[in-house]
Amino acid sequence: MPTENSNRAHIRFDEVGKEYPDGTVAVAGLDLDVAQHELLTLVGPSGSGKSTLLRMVNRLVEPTSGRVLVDGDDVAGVDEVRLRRGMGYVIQHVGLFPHRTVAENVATVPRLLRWDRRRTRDRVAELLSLVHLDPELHGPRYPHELSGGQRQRVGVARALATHPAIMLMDEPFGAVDPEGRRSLQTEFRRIHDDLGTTVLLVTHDIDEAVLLGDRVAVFSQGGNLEQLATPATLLSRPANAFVEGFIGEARAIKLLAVTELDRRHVEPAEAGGGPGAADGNGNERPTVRLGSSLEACFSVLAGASAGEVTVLDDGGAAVGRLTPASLHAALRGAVTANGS
Ligand SMILES: Nc1ncnc2c1ncn2[C@@H]1O[C@H](COP(=O)(O)OP(=O)(O)OP(=O)(O)O)[C@@H](O)[C@H]1O
Repeated sequence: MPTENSNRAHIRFDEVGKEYPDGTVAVAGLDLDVAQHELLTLVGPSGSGKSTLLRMVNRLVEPTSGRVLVDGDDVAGVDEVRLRRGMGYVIQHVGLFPHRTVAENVATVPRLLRWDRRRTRDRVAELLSLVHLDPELHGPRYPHELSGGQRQRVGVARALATHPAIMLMDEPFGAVDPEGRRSLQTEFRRIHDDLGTTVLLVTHDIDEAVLLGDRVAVFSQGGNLEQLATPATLLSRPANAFVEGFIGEARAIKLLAVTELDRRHVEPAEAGGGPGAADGNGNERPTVRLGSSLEACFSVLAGASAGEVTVLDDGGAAVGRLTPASLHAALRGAVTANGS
């Protein structure tokens, strides 16, 4: 089982099923592996069993068939309290304690684990900074003195307090307004990349699923797994009509956000077209880096008066240029990729 400091975990659903006492089948014979450090998003319409699946990992719900394994051990054999302390759990209405300050809320589990005062205080300050809250300013406040988005950040900080190996997140950004949600999503993705936690994140929002997930699992009613794939594969090769319908329109737009610019998309530079080269009006030509999303490239290109931008590698050296035609070719390539 994960211990406090092992921030790597592997989750396996082994023929897992859940039928509630009234006969509702929420999850049906599911086989699914979540790799260490993976951020797997679970997406599907209301009632497709996503929350049930998540709650089987921390034993808020027990499967009626099959097993859930964490690092090879069946969670059914693990003490529930110990199991839950090793996992962060974030839900839509974050459930902060209203009469405790932000700092006290974040310190909840460290206190249960009897960390000493100094270690707890340092960790709380570190976590609040990580989620872009000011420990001095926000730490002493009460939850009702924060915005909805800030409260959600506190929820994420609290769930991360003891370096959990696994984070279970059920619509974690659902209650946040669309603008705040996008910045929370971006920050959470960065936090995940830094911490290496294994994350299962439930959402009904396909945009959130493809933006955040290393892979996306799409479920239909009855808890059937319709497709499990990387975002680019899901968007370019939906497995069936259900997935295609769920992804909806504007597939190409979504693909822009999840496809990175690579060397194949870059046209050779013209003589004198390196970084700092001027366009026809004497302005410096904008640049993008290899590895940027095509969406980011698109916005830079849209603002480039010369109609093209210079592409730089990781070291900042110019490797060529991106034009509307080459961006279009990159997008077309992503749409028609064979999904392998
Ligand atoms: N305690 C319960 N008793 C009976 N049926 C339940 C219970 N909890 C959930 N269900 C049913 O199981 C199915 C799956 O529910 P679940 O909450 O897992 O779906 P979901 O995909 O997370 O939905 P949502 O996006 O609306 O939260 C639904 O039909 C739901 O009504």
